[in-house]
Amino acid sequence: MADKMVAIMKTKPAYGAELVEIDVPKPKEGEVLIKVLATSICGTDLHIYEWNEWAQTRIKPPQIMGHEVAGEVIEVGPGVEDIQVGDYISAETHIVCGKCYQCKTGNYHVCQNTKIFGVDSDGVFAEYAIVPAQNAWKNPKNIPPEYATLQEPLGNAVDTVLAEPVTGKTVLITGAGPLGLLGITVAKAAGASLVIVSEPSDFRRELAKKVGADVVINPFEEDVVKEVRDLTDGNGVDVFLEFSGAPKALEQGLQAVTPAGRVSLLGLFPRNVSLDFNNLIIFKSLTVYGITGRHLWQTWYTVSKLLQSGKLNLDPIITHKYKGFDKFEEAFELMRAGKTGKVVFFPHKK
Ligand SMILES: NC(=O)C1=CN([C@@H]2O[C@H](COP(=O)(O)OP(=O)(O)OC[C@H]3O[C@@H](n4cnc5c(N)ncnc54)[C@H](O)[C@@H]3O)[C@@H](O)[C@H]2O)C=CC1
Ligand SMILES: CC(=O)[C@H](N)C(=O)O
Ligand SMILES: [Zn+2]
Ligand SMILES: [Zn+2]
Repeated sequence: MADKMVAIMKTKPAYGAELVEIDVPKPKEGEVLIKVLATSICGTDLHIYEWNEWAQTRIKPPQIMGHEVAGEVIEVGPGVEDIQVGDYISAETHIVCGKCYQCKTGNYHVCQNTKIFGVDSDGVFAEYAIVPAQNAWKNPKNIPPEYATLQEPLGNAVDTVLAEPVTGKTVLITGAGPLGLLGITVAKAAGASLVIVSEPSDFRRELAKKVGADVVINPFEEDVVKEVRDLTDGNGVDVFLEFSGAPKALEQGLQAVTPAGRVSLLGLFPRNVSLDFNNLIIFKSLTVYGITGRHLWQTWYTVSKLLQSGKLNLDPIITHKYKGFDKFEEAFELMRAGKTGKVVFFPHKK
């Protein structure tokens, strides 16, 4: 094995990142070293790249970026028992304490002491990477790395879509960014009867159709609420899934969902949102779920089984694949411009 590796590193507290050559790390107590087979860009990586306000308060350069991954274990550190060399793994991003009230009551996804892998520690945009063994998820060997790396965001989408069953239900998805696109394929695989997608970008509405959306709407040119009512016998959709983080989309979705319907909110809003709670939620008797991260480990089982079922349509979502990291700046700029679905790197060129 090589002793040097290439990594995308946030070297300075400023816009961008650098490709660096550094030593391959050694796994410490409770850690494993993987050969990274595939890694994908998350919106959070983009925020770190852009050095937005959140990143400025949270990230401590120099740090290797990235947290979505599929890789092969090549070394295990002391004290690691259930992961072996040769295992093919992905990683849960939330490093939980196992001791707080939420962990003790099975709600690891909202652990009070959560640290985020690749945000609060070195990540996986590298040829080799350290993963905390407690966060490793063993993959069946028949899932290709480019799909296995998507399991973490797929987990966000699964928790959003499947907070309650969608079989036979009409669904509105607002926002067809990478996560909304994953939401579309999960909703279709789970048997939603009609998936309507509201998304202003022409490129992403096209992607949404390729992934399986039944109807796409441009919210900047069409009346979302009227379109949804027309498509649902005037009733509104059974389920509203918010994947955009746009306050206007939230309001339109709450108007478009039928009374006693279900709402899942994943998108993060840039500012406080003001709403007519009485008429949009309370008198409509809506059930509203806030979604964060993934349930440990129930969501991973669901995601893995969905992948193995072959029912997810992921190929149109993976719009960009790069061998090596040489063109990482192009990848980030395309993503910033909204001209991608998921971007996947295969760090080893051979
Ligand atoms: N709750 C959680 O645990 C997590 C939340 N997120 C959040 O989920 C959201 C989706 O993530 P990505 O897909 O990566 O983000 P993205 O920013 O790539 O996608 C958002 C999409 O919403 C579209 N949009 C903008 N205004 C709209 C409107 N008025 N109506 C409908 N669509 C509109 C945009 O054109 C874009 O395609 C983001 O807000 C992100 O911060 C991401 C990861 C985890
Ligand atoms: C912080 C992240 O980017 C992550 N995808 C999450 O689900 O929390
Ligand atoms: Zn992420
Ligand atoms: Zn905890």
